[in-house]
Amino acid sequence: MSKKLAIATLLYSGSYLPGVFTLGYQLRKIVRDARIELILLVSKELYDTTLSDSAKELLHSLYSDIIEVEPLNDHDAVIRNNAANLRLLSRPELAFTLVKTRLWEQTQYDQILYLDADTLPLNDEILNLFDTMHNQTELQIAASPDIGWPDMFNSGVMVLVPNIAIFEALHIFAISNVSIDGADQGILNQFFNQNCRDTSKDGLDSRNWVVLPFLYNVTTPNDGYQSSPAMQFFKDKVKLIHFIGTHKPWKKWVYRHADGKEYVKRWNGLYEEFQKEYGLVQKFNNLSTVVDQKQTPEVESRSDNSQHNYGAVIEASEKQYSNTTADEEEIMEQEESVPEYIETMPEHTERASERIETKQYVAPETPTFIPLDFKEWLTTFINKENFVPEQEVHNEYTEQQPQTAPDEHVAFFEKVEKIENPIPVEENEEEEEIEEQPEGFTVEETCLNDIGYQEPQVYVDENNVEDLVTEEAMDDTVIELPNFRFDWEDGNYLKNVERSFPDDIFEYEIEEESVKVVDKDDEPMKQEITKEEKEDDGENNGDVKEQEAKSTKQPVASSSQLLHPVIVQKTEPSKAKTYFPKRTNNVSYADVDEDEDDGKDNEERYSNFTVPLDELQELDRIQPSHNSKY
Ligand SMILES: O=c1ccn([C@@H]2O[C@H](COP(=O)(O)OP(=O)(O)O[C@H]3O[C@H](CO)[C@@H](O)[C@H](O)[C@H]3O)[C@@H](O)[C@H]2O)c(=O)[nH]1
Ligand SMILES: [Mn+2]
Repeated sequence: MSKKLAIATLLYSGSYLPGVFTLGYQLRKIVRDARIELILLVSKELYDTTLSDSAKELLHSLYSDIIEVEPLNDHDAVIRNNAANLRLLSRPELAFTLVKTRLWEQTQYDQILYLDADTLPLNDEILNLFDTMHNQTELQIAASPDIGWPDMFNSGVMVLVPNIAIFEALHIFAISNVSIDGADQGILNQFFNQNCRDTSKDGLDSRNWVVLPFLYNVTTPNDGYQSSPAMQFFKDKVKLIHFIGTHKPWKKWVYRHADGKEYVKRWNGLYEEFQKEYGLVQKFNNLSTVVDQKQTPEVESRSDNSQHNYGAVIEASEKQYSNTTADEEEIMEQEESVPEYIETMPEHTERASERIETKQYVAPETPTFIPLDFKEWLTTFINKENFVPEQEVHNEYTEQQPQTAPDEHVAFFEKVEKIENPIPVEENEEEEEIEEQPEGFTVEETCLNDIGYQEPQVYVDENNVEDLVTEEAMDDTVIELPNFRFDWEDGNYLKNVERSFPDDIFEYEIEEESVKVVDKDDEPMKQEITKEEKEDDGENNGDVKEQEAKSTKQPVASSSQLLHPVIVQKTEPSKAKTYFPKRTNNVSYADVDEDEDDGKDNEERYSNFTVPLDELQELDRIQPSHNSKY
């Protein structure tokens, strides 16, 4: 009798939906054996209360078995046990990955290949794993070594044999042990991997880790490894890419790691393709990149699945590509006319002494594709009553906060953190910032954007920030960092912003907000103060000319506009410049009160923001290119 096989993934927060969609979409293409079920473990809470009907519908069309799972019993205790290690890892959102252990409960399947939602199988060779592991027992787990600590396995790709006794043992083990990484990877290694066990105490039993080749779980980013000659050497053999860490490909950010960029682009191509095919994108020109057909693996669709004829859908969508309208062609032409940026920065190699300058590597464009706009997200995937906008400001170099859309799990974790670790986070912040900040650059604060993702880090050359508009900006050595926000949007601004649903979904309303604009000769880049800070600031502002304006009602740019502003920098760090693009022209300051007695009218007061806009219309057409100055 043939085995019941499944490929599974996991979802317990809305922010990983793009990963689950894209993975499901790709699996549909590469898994042609309809006997292999595609299953999704989804947290019951998320499924029942947060996901919209259309999100559920999409998930059902991608996955043949959707299994709602509850958190582990004693899950609060588990989180408390692991709070310290997760804090060390700076990934509080991972506290719930222990629910992965519920894979062992799924005994309706004989064998499961589990894939994290942030993985991208490149071709059907991942299915070899079922052959390689055909004699697997429930006491074994098959996985590739983790790049961070290769004596442990990475738990993002695993082959396992479900078994209730193992599940129960694992459950007890998870409750009574502190995980090495505070989450599932630690616990699973401690349970199965003999490198992590004190065998003098628990004796050698047959629980063991079967080591799979790294090629089945090539993690990125990996400083010093991914860009190495080894990556080039093994390139054709890589079966799966795993986007580990906080920077997932669906977040809009600038990828610093040369090899990873290619796969981030490939992931985005697939995600775009998925959205088009499933009717999530109505207008072609909503997209900021065009699917690169060459980059998309050529695989047949899962046409032998009797329930869903996706082959036809895919064909139809391919036809759609070839019948592009004049408008679409124009957009494509514009995109193609942008010169490809040739990477000239030193590549990372295993040894720093071997670093070489290379001009041969053509860095692919960093995708700036924005999945769906804020409204689409709310109305399409998340029931709006469950959406709580994240209001904290985070900094990659300071505190690491959950990357997920806020949910009650994270809130719970934070509560536990506060009880267990009363040390204020700020104490550690400064130290880390001084240590990690690249020399000569100031770090702008990063914000969570409208759909709850952390914005990319923005570096600004502190020596050359005053000259905001010059012709030099138009040469082709520009980087576009998406999502740069206006100066006045940083910091506590969002605390005073209220979003209203559903009609005014794009409107922000500001109550009693103060905006501080600093004389650009002194320090023009970023200043914004809250009312509280303003009070404290009394004696301290002699060297900075402040102009404060109180506004009562201030409609500003739409949320989709806020996602687009760019920062443009010259290749040489010393020539770094910042610009605001044309589309932000719509920002209106009309309602700002002029009751401040500083003798300046609004135009003068906000000249930093308004002057560059018209002059930089061209920048809207510049495609993102890559550069790395780190
Ligand atoms: O907010 C979240 C976070 C995670 N997940 C799911 O859990 C998986 C693991 O989280 P991920 O962000 O992928 O973790 P990694 O950055 O890959 O970190 C490593 O550490 C994790 C904790 O041990 C392991 O689960 C991973 O497999 C391992 O690669 C994701 O892929 C999702 O399937 C969610 O649904 N929502
Ligand atoms: Mn992962």
